[in-house]
Amino acid sequence: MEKEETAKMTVTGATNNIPVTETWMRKHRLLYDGATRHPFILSIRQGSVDFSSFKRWLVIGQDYIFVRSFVPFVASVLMKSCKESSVESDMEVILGGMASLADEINWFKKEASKYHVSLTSVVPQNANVTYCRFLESLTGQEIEYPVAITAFWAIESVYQQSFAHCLEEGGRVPQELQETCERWGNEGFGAYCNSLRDIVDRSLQKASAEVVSKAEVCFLSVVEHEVEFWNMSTGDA
Ligand SMILES: Cc1ncc(CO)c(N)n1
Repeated sequence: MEKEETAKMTVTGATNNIPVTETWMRKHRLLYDGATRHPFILSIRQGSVDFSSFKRWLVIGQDYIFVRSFVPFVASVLMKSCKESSVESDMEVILGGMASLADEINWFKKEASKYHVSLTSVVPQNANVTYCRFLESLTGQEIEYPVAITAFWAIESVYQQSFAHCLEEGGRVPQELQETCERWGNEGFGAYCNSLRDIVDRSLQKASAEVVSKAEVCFLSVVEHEVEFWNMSTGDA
């Protein structure tokens, strides 16, 4: 009897300790899936996407522009982690993310020349401009570290889970998009996203209720921007 009660206590304790990111995922599942299971992503998974010049321009040209705005944002998160985080490994995780962005920029250049997309003449679409502005608004010193790291985690995770879904069993990813899916959908990138998630959960544990709610709003904004990003694929954004 006593033993049983102890077990119950443990279960209750564990329930109260659900990481914040997990509570958000449960609460906002539909919205989140709207990004990671976007019709454009599903069409890649099903192999029905037509990787015409327009789609190439989106996946390579528009995302190249996005990533160029993403770098200064990540730099601002790195600065905040140096000043505000007491955990040394935060810097290393974020620095690893920066390194993979350097690699991504080179990859975009390689893909662009393969498909004859001119990166210097790509005009950013409205949804992309809005997303990049949002990133810029998060670089200021007044933005708390837990809020900024939440945005960083959400941006990387949505991408990782979208492309990982394409690669799951039963998918028929076209040959020319296989490398794209592997770039973001691979397990190593997944582990990196989990490290970011752990930083978010840890930093939010110590944060005020106000900062936690700001972070949640920021998480939702990222997911909405990601949906809008893929909505560009219909060409009428
Ligand atoms: C739109 C978008 N979101 C997230 C990532 C992740 O790096 C990316 N490259 N592009």
